[in-house]
Amino acid sequence: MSHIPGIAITGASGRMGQMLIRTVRDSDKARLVGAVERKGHDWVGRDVGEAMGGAPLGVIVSDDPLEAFAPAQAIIDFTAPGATLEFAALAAQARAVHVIGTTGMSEEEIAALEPAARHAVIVRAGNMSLGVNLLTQLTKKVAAALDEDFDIEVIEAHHHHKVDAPSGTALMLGEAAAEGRGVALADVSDRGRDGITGARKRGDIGFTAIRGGDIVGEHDVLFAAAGERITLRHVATDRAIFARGALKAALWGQGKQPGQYDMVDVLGL
Ligand SMILES: NC(=O)C1=CN([C@@H]2O[C@H](COP(=O)(O)OP(=O)(O)OC[C@H]3O[C@@H](n4cnc5c(N)ncnc54)[C@H](O)[C@@H]3O)[C@@H](O)[C@H]2O)C=CC1
Ligand SMILES: O=C(O)C1=N[C@H](C(=O)O)C[C@H](O)C1
Repeated sequence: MSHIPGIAITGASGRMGQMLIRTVRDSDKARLVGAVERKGHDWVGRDVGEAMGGAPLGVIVSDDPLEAFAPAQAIIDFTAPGATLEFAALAAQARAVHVIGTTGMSEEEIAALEPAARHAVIVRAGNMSLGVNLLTQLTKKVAAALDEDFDIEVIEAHHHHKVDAPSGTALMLGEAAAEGRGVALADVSDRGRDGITGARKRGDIGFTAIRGGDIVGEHDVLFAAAGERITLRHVATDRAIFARGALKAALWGQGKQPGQYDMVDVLGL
């Protein structure tokens, strides 16, 4: 058996799935050993490289995750919350590292990952890029340095296919700002303003979501006070940054103790 970790990719035909397959294909540190799509998808049964319109990669797209995970040391999963919960149990069964990029998971769904994390490594982050994870640290610092005279607003923009809001990244940034302020985000979060909302509540952290065209992902953390404003900004122009981070997490997780980790752990920030 090769000592190079085998990786299975779920949601193989998706925007991130295809980017991940290209990233693993081009890496000399990992091997593509599995590709999963949902039952009934027209890629199932085809070579994943050919389905992507390129050369064959010797990996057939499967709708049986257990079969696809069997030869893998890591599963990289950017799909949907229900699918991710199912994959967590199967990845734990295979003792494979489960890298979760899926966003839009509820508190209950996140809590339901815990049994799997007793048996295997899970690395989960709403954004796998180096830049955004660095931005969370900066956000925490700035929020800790400023008092509530500065209103904090998180503004995010994404492509028109995105199904969840606020984005996973916006929530990470909101959590970082709340942590910097020493408050719980759940107590101060202000989402979905519409109509006669009343004046802004001091200390709240607000969220705004823009959806349009092919925007890959843009996030601003605005600190607005009387007479001055600070904006921390990250702009993603290429999904490769997320795929590179996810592959890094899959390799980092090899040999680690079972448990839940995030990209701050992986990147050592
Ligand atoms: N953490 C991060 O850095 C990033 C996270 N994301 C998140 O990744 C997720 C996917 O994003 P996209 O690739 O843009 O979406 P997409 O809609 O293009 O792809 C999702 C894929 O998952 C597949 N899928 C759904 N249920 C499945 C199941 N039960 N079994 C197998 N495959 C299944 C779909 O058929 C589809 O191919 C979203 O939650 C998004 O927010 C996206 C980019 C970066
Ligand atoms: O759905 C996307 O595309 C993205 N989702 C993640 C999020 O919800 O923050 C990360 C990135 O912004 C792209």
